[in-house]
Amino acid sequence: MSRIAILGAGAWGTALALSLARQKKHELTLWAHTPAHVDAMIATRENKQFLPGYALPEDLRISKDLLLTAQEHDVLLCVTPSEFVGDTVRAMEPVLRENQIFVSASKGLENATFLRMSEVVAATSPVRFATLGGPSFAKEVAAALPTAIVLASTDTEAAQQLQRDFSSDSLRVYVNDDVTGVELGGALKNVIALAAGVVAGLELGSNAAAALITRGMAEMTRLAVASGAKPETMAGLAGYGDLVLTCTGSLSRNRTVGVELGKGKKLPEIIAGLNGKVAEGVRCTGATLGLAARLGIEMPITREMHAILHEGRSPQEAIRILMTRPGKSE
Ligand SMILES: NC(=O)C1=CN([C@@H]2O[C@H](COP(=O)(O)OP(=O)(O)OC[C@H]3O[C@@H](n4cnc5c(N)ncnc54)[C@H](OP(=O)(O)O)[C@@H]3O)[C@@H](O)[C@H]2O)C=CC1
Ligand SMILES: O=C(CO)COP(=O)(O)O
Repeated sequence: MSRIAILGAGAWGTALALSLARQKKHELTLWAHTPAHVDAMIATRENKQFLPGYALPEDLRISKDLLLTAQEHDVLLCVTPSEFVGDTVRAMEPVLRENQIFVSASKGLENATFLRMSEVVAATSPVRFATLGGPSFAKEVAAALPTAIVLASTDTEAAQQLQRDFSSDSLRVYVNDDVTGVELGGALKNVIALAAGVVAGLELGSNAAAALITRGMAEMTRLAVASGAKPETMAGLAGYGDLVLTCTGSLSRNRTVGVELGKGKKLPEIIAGLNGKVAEGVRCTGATLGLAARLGIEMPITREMHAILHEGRSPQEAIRILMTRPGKSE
């Protein structure tokens, strides 16, 4: 039995809370940022805003008190969008303890600093750190469909405890010690999923989709390895696994944003249609390019995705530029 706080009641935090609650062995609290969202979940025992259709069990506590929630639990599973992780950790700082385990399930980079979530957390807090990645649509985890994820930590004891805590007959948990690889796999695939959506929205066919995934994998791996990740992590669940899921699965928010861009919709209209739901790749594309520039890594697909999102380039022109680059060795 562990005392686990789930910090963030978006689709993913809620799905993880449901998965943990089904085991009936943990003490669980789900914290949400917006007080009205907490009130609505308590009143309806459902997260109608981000994960409708799944009853929240009575023994899952729901809280708007971040400090008390952080104080009362040994494992802090942070599932806010990555842009809010820094603020959330800093707000909890006065009550954090060295023996608590902080698990980051957010998939992104800090916008201005290009930092991974482990680096953001390390800047303020004394906690033990782990990160959770892999191909895992919230809706499918909520529905207890078979899913495999990976938990990475350099703290072997923490990784093994979390593996026991999270594993169930519908959630298979692998562990490794490559925090950088798991974090970058989750963050970088969002950008390539946007591009896969563009290819689908433009109706460019299966050859183009396969090429995009393969060459996307190549540039993700280049940047991750230059950052210190292991190539085998990128070939595993957090890299290749999550890339395939989000580039092909219609549940992907990033891919959906890309499809709409490919069909000619403008970004502000697409974002407005998300109703507060996050597509991390939209922000992360800039931070990825920034990190790549710092490390001298070429990322042509990410470059073009940034141009489509933030520089007014048409999807058709971006594809033309990618297809007419000078010849390369594979
Ligand atoms: N959806 C999925 O299938 C998966 C998502 N992820 C990752 O999980 C993370 C969260 O995504 P997801 O659950 O989909 O989010 P959603 O898009 O479902 O929900 C958005 C969330 O943002 C929160 N939020 C808004 N403003 C703030 C703020 N200022 N401080 C803290 N939280 C805020 C909302 O909280 P509130 O309701 O209180 O306003 C809400 O929980 C992302 O990094 C995503 O990449 C990872 C794997 C799967
Ligand atoms: O990371 C995810 C599944 O593993 C979710 O992807 P999207 O954010 O694109 O929906």
